[in-house]
Amino acid sequence: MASPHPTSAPPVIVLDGVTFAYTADGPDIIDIPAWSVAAGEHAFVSGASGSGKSTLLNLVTGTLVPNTGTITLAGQPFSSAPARQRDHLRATHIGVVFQQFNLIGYLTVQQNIAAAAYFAKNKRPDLNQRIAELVDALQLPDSVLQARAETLSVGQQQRVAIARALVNQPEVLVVDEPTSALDANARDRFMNLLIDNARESAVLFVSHDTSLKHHFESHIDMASLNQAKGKV
Ligand SMILES: Nc1ncnc2c1ncn2[C@@H]1O[C@H](COP(=O)(O)OP(=O)(O)OP(=O)(O)O)[C@@H](O)[C@H]1O
Repeated sequence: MASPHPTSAPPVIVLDGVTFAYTADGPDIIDIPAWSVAAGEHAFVSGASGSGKSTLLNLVTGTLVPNTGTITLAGQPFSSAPARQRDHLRATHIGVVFQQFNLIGYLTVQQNIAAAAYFAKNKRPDLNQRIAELVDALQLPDSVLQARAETLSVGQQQRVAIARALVNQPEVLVVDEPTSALDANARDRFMNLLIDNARESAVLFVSHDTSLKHHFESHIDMASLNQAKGKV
């Protein structure tokens, strides 16, 4: 597939000499000498169970910090920043779709999406319109906006999770294997909606399912990315 984003685009995520172990005397689970994702690049990272995909995403989103090395986000020191600043950088630059979606069940769809804007201090005056447009673009009926998230189907919740992740127009969209519960048709529909609606963002998508790689401009397997010996 032709890349809409020239490789000369500046990197938006840079890992430099990153190692990570869960315990002081435990083995390194991550050892990535050098890796970057360019602005607007849609990157797919595949890997078997236990190869460190979730650990990598937790490092990239700043919920874990490396033992050695640095992670830079949108040109700013990220892994070395104090926790509060990391929280702010994450909220403003990164949208996240996790396996379990992490929607707040008793809040409405509108409130769930607006909460992501609130945490990013996104005060755009047309926020409600942006939310309605996203919901529409993700092929959800307007009526879901006032429905409690827990009353939606799994497929609808997935699309709400994408809307929430994109509401702040993040430079980076991080997606952790959200398709494992879907059949092949639903998986393709989900991927097409995700990719179509994330044209302005870099996407870092991890999955064990290599059949998804045709949706992406670049693909790397954890086996070649991650030099750690402690991975399963
Ligand atoms: N909190 C933790 N404490 C200690 N070890 C952990 C912890 N979380 C993960 N690990 C170990 O780190 C390694 C990588 O796990 P990780 O969850 O990152 O892999 P993964 O590729 O995402 O796996 P899966 O596809 O099964 O979700 C595994 O050996 C796992 O046992």
